[in-house]
Amino acid sequence: MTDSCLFLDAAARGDLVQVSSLLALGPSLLNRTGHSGWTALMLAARNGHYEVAEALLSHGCDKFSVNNSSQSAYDVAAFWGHRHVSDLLGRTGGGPPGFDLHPPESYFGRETLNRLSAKRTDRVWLEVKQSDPDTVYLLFSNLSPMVSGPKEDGSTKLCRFRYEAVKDLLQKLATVLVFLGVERRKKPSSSSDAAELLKRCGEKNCCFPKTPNRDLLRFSEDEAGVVAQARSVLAWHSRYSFCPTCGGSTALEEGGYKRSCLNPGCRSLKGVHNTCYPRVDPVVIMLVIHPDGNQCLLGRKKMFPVGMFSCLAGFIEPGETVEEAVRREVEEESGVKVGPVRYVSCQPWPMPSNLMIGCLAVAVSTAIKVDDDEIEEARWFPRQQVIDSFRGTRVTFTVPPRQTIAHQLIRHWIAVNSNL
Ligand SMILES: NC(=O)C1=CN([C@@H]2O[C@H](COP(=O)(O)OP(=O)(O)OC[C@H]3O[C@@H](n4cnc5c(N)ncnc54)[C@H](OP(=O)(O)O)[C@@H]3O)[C@@H](O)[C@H]2O)C=CC1
Ligand SMILES: [Mg+2]
Ligand SMILES: [Mg+2]
Ligand SMILES: [Mg+2]
Ligand SMILES: [Zn+2]
Repeated sequence: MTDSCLFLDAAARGDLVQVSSLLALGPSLLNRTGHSGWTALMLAARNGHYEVAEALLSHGCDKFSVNNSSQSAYDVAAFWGHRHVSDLLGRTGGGPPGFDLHPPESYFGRETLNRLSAKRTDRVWLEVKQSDPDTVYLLFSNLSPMVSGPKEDGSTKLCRFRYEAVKDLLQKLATVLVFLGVERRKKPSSSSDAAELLKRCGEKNCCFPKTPNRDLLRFSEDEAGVVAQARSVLAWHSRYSFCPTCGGSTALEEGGYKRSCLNPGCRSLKGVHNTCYPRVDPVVIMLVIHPDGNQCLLGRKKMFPVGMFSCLAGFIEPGETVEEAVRREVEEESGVKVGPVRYVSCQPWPMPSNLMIGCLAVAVSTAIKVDDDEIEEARWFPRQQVIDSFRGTRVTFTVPPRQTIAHQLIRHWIAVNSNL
């Protein structure tokens, strides 16, 4: 037998002594492959040899390489039920370097403010707060926040104002004032016609960005959470100025979180109704995995930048569960039938007020037939091609930016493992 065969055989049998001594003589054996592209680590994983796997890892073997069936050592251990070994291999992330398994981050999802919703009905408290010198005001025009920047790295920052700088605006009829909350961590301090608002800010390069889909993705995570909350509430005010039930005028209440009808006979004032409060539209967004576990379904809309593919998504309809919405939207848009659905994480998406509910789903059919109205193209992408795209090596398509839950879902799938 060659050294290579001896080494692979020792790993498969769990012979730690022989594995170690062969490695000491020939370190290059570490990532050697044998039949069907199996490495020593995969063979140890196949038979549940924890100590051998541990030793190979400590020598720095490549735990992300895959055999001819595209299985990593992690996949092999998980498939054969060797939990202790798959846990060992998954501990620093089951995926390739840079794809550590962590809860997907949620841009727009960070709660930096304590909303203090109980205070919304306390008019006296709200009034006192309005003129409090510590109170911070953010200005929006046409649903765009006033920002400074972009800086060299492309990031922008919200412009902050004190009461004195905005008190005349607060008297204007057209101004909508929303109480967002109080800052959890106190920070040092640093609406109407856009041009007039811009004059108020001492900082240079201030503007109200015009393209929400791109410009709203340039904030720090902390500021993005505040923008998501503010923009969705303001979008609701801008679209629902009159009572949806009787068409009458409405009055702002509860710190900008309620619009009550001024018509005393209106049905919206009696019983349970949801027209007075800001709306949130649930949307399912899903990464559909091929039954072979090694490909995912991504689609593109005509409006996407050239070469970009993303997860399929769609609004949940009345009377529908998350799972059913996933199955319906995937079949509508791509013709693919979906079986199991698993929730992963969610993201507020303030364009204007969606809650993106992120899921992984397993396909039970693979033929693609796109709905031309919504999708330009949909394809199965092999896992390796997706990894290459993230790494920027051999890029054949692009994924959406990291601030989107679509990006986070795709990343999550790569990190979990290739076989769900
Ligand atoms: N954060 C992220 O990673 C991503 C976010 N998204 C967001 O998800 C949202 C939904 O995705 P999309 O694929 O467009 O959704 P759908 O597949 O459901 O298709 C959109 C269509 O649904 C209709 N529609 C609009 N609002 C509603 C509603 N409240 N209930 C039912 N149907 C509605 C619209 O019709 P009509 O035009 O006739 O009014 C629109 O043409 C979008 O706002 C998009 O910005 C999407 C992908 C990624
Ligand atoms: Mg759809
Ligand atoms: Mg859609
Ligand atoms: Mg739809
Ligand atoms: Zn009414």
